[in-house]
Amino acid sequence: MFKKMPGDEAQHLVSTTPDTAVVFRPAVVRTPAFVTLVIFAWRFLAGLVRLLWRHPIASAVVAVPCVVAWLYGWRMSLVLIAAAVTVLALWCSVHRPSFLRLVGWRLLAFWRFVWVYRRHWQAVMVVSGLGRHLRGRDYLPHLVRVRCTSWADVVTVKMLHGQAVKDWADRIDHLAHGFEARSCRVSIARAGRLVLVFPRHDPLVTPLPAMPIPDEVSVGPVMVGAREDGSPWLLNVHGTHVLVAGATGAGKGSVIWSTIRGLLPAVRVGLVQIWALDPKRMELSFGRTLFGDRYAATPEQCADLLDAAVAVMQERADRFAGQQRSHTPTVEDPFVLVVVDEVAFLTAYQSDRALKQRISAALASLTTQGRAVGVGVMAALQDPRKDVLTIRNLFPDKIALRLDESEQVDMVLGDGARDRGALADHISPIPQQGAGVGYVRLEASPDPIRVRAAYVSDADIRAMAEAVAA
Ligand SMILES: Nc1ncnc2c1ncn2[C@@H]1O[C@H](COP(=O)(O)OP(=O)(O)OP(=O)(O)O)[C@@H](O)[C@H]1O
Repeated sequence: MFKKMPGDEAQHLVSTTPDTAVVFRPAVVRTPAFVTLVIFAWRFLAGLVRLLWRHPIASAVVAVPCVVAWLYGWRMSLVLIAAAVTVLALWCSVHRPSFLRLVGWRLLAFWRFVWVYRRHWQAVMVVSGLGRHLRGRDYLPHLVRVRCTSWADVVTVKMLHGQAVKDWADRIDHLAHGFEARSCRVSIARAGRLVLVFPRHDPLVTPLPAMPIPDEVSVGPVMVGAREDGSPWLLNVHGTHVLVAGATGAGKGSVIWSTIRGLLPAVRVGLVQIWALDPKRMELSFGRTLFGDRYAATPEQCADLLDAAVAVMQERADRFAGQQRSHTPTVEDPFVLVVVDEVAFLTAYQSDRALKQRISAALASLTTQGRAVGVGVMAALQDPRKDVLTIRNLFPDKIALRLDESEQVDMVLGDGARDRGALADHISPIPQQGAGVGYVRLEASPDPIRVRAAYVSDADIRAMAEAVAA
């Protein structure tokens, strides 16, 4: 898209460099009026067809009453409007989801396309540096489409030729504030096209109660909370290792306990064993009866328990060698989930060097060889720096809850995650609003997803322990 300079303005334009006698004056060819008129008429027609094609419902809402008023008078038009409003109100009250899907969100999208995005597009693009002004022409990225969901505007954009995704990812603040949103997330739709997500409100602002204990016996994926789009947040634990990073009070406990809760039916029938390492003695000790004798608190006990898990892993590896390449949980060979609360206590902050080395070696063995033989690790930690947990890259799945510094986001979720909108350092420190909220990046997709873990209360944990004991 570009804006031409008016001819008269260009005629007086003089391009020269100081201290030289050379003066360039552009030649202006006067276009006949009828050519200009044809061009404007063509543009108007093309715009009209595009509008009807893209926004048929919104166009009909405006056009039909006008046509009826013109043909049959304004009274008839008013009757028609009243009838349509009554039908729509009835539809909305009888079946709200279908009304919103087919009418509501489309009307809102049209309104926001015109009023928010189209109106501010040029200013935001130019000020943020995403548009270019070259030789008297404004080159702007093309606003292709706006779609509305229950919580966000999804805006499709055609980048300028030569632009990179990073150019947009570096300007998410400009885009968010320019279009009056709290944040902006960038993902690639296809070559040259981006999808920008602007949340209109935060669907995760209220805490979620503990998920119901599933009826079905399963080793996962387990439902640990909700995703921003309202779908369940399912977390894989079997066949992977999970690292949960978050500052103190970020709600790491809720991710751990929601996972254990989802696995409870499988624990009850012996298809899953939870081995708990609780060096802080605060989190996992509460449901201690769930773990039986597979619970460790002191560093020595933790080292012993980790060595025992390595022994199970090696024994299975010897047995499975040449027989099977993946693990299917059975009562004889259950899935072992080693849960470590605040892993840094056992690694970086451990003063006994021999113990520290033993623990680090065991954790490294489990995270490199455990997943194929049914031994998984779920570790929580506050500080995600490399010198605190040298093996953090051995965890395929990572969850970033509230973090203190912006640099920590990429340390947990990988390069570029924060630029793409994983603002884990902006999560509210108020527990009601921010505890359990975080971002996940799945192995299959580079785009971070915002999630909230359900809160498993002390009473829920007590009930879980009783359910397993029964
Ligand atoms: N998912 C959640 N939803 C709402 N509130 C939560 C959630 N998780 C935790 N909270 C609240 O936040 C407080 C801190 O949570 P929690 O102890 O799990 O954080 P943490 O990350 O484990 O902190 P620390 O590292 O200090 O142990 C809890 O006491 C609880 O009131």
